[in-house]
Amino acid sequence: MRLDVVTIFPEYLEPLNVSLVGKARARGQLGVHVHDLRQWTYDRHNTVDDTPYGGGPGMVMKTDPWGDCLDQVLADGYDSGAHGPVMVVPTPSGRPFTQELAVELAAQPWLIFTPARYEGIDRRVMDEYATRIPVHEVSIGDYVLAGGEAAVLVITEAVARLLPGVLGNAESHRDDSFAPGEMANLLEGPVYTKPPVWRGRAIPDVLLSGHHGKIARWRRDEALRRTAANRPDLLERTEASAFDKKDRET
Ligand SMILES: N#Cc1c(-c2ccc3ccn(Cc4ccc(CN5CCOCC5)cc4)c3c2)n[nH]c1N
Repeated sequence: MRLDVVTIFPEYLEPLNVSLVGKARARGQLGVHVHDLRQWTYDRHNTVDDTPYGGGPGMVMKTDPWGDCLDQVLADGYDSGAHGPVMVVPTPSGRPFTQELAVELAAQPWLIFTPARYEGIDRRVMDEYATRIPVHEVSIGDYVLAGGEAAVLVITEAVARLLPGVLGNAESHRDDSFAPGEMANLLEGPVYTKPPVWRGRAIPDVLLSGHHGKIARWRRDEALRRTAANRPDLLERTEASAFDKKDRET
């Protein structure tokens, strides 16, 4: 997979050099190319923004730097087979970023991220590129950030961990919260490791029982409890709600 990121804060993407994503890059499983948008400005102040038409607060990012940069990124190309690139535009008004969308994006060979600042990018930029490639406007949550770079870090990590061979234990994302399958739409339950007792706190006996069926049942029950407490909305999405209601009645 190849990722291109266009930003006025290239240093914000330094975390993509470490940990899981950094290792995937070092192993050649992921290529990450960060582009400083100001390299596509030609005035002495490297201007990337201007006042909004129609008035209103803040500034809007100008068309030309984005257009010149994105044309270059596309022209430099990448042999992504039958699939061309997909553009991912972080924005508070975007489609919610979910594990389902992470799985969709992880299937793409080439993603181009366009994290903006100020009040966003002139709409004509997304309209222009939507005539050439898929453009997904995505939000990582119902809160307001000052720009899209943090969203790129979040989306990249969620996508990279799904790439084959990136997670050490291929089983790890089988039990992900929100992943399809038996634990779909359930939050993870508690996890424990040695020592068996810490500051007088022992671990649940079932986890030492060696009885895999009981352990699996206990983990699902704990996941249901945590989900009911923290995300009751998820229980409406899964047959677990029927189980849970029965369980709560007993
Ligand atoms: N992903 C994600 C995000 C972002 C995000 C992502 C990208 C950018 C680029 C600029 N900002 C700042 C910003 C703040 C407020 C507003 C709304 N205003 C628009 C103009 O009319 C008035 C209202 C827009 C832009 C961004 C924020 N925030 N939260 C998420 N989950």
